[in-house]
Amino acid sequence: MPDAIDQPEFQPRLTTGESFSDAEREAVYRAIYSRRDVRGQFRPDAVADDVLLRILDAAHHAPSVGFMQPWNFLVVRDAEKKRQVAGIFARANVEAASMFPKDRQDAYRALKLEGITSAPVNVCVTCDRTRGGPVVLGATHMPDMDLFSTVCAVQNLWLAARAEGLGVGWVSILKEAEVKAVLGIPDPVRLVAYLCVGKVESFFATPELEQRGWRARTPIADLVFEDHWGSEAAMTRAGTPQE
Ligand SMILES: Cc1cc2c(cc1C)N(C[C@H](O)[C@H](O)[C@H](O)COP(=O)(O)O)c1[nH]c(=O)[nH]c(=O)c1N2
Repeated sequence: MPDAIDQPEFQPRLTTGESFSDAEREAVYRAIYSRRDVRGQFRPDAVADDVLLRILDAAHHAPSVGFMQPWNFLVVRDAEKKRQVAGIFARANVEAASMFPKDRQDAYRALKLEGITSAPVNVCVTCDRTRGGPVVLGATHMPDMDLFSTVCAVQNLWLAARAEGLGVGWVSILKEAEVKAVLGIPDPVRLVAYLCVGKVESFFATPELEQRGWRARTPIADLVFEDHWGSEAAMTRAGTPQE
């Protein structure tokens, strides 16, 4: 019997480590920097099935702990289902507004925070916490890794959608149990992301929340430490690309 660890017969399939061309590298960064959360600017036109499948397959190629692939993608086009989810948002949003300090509540209420019914398609991204069996490689001591893996899938979807010219808005002002009931999602599957997807005329150049004065982007130099929490990292002084 061959040693299971050494696997002498194992012949890996490899690709070259060839660099991206300048244009390819720029395209990757362009998708990252120009991706936006889209709430109210959706066009009603349908999203073609082949395009939708491309962005879902990009999501499915995200990394996952122990290669668990814990995600499902529930595509919601039914107007009545979307209306029900929009109702769940509306109720949660009233509660959310009241949680902010009094001087921010009016500013909060003025924000548009979802495009559930205006987007032609919604995608609910879920995490099946049982999919890898009782013990999952890489999640033995950090059990939330399946949820974090699913978020990686969401980000792949978001970036691929931007490259396809599609806007995506993540709506999380929702009671999970209520959305699960509307969509028939069983326990112990978790709702990770409720996404509104559709074509848009334009994207905000910088985050909408920043443009509306809610919160600004933190300078990268405040976020990168070197060797010790709170230290200053010399590399951040050189500056970074701007949106
Ligand atoms: C986990 C999670 C959850 C939410 C969001 C994002 C993420 C990552 N965002 C979008 C968020 O406001 C947005 O990403 C930031 O404001 C930065 O803007 P850009 O994404 O760069 O446009 C978001 N936006 C919104 O209008 N309603 C929402 O419920 C949520 N929920």
